[in-house]
Amino acid sequence: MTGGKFITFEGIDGAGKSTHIGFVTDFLTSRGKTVVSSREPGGTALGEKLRDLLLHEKMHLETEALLMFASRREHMAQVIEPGLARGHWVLSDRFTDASFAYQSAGRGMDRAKMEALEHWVHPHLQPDLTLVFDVPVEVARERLNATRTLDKFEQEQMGFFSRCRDEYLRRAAQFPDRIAVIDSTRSIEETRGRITLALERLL
Ligand SMILES: Nc1ncnc2c1ncn2[C@@H]1O[C@H](COP(=O)(O)OP(=O)(O)O)[C@@H](O)[C@H]1O
Ligand SMILES: Cc1cn([C@H]2C[C@H](O)[C@@H](COP(=O)(O)OP(=O)(O)O)O2)c(=O)[nH]c1=O
Repeated sequence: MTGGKFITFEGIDGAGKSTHIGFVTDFLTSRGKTVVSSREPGGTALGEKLRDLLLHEKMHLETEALLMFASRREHMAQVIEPGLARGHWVLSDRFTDASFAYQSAGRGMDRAKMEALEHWVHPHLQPDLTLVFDVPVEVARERLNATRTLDKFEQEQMGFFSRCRDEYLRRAAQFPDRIAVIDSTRSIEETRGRITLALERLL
């Protein structure tokens, strides 16, 4: 069996990406695809332990980046690569674009070091499609405050998220064939319409 694709979901916290993963799963399943839905940091037993540390412990910014990539390496070995080899469609709630947005742009980690990590951990693998859910930071903050107790990242200041958002948009301009920016200020229904258009290009 061939033809699996790797799709990643990105955006600042509260942009609405988790809201749409179930929809994408149902859409692809209705088109006869076998879908594996996962997330980073996490997606494996070890990765979920790393996620717990990453979301709740203070640490040096390079430690944070290294643990993100440790989780990613395990995720690739256990979930992403075996899934694609079986012809499955692998969905990941975040991947390396998040490291560039949060650890490099947000926290200020040297971009060349981040590129070195990317080339080391996945020199050949890139998502077939990345959906960046885009909203102004104020909208994301309001959505977050309305729904949940905030973790370490979600407690960051507006300036941090503004840098993350700018980096996502910069990368979307740099990799226009891979990254689709989805205006997530629209209603959930309208947003689904935009997602469907992006997915249909892969089918
Ligand atoms: N298009 C939208 N319009 C209004 N509210 C939305 C929209 N998309 C998501 N939300 C709401 O915003 C909150 C954060 O969404 P979520 O998907 O958890 O964000 P993320 O996964 O990007 O952090 C949720 O309460 C969700 O219902
Ligand atoms: C994958 C990844 C995530 N993160 C951060 C972004 C998020 O704030 C956090 C967890 O991501 P996320 O799954 O979006 O959490 P939730 O859906 O519960 O809001 O991890 C990084 O800083 N770098 C990374 O490389």
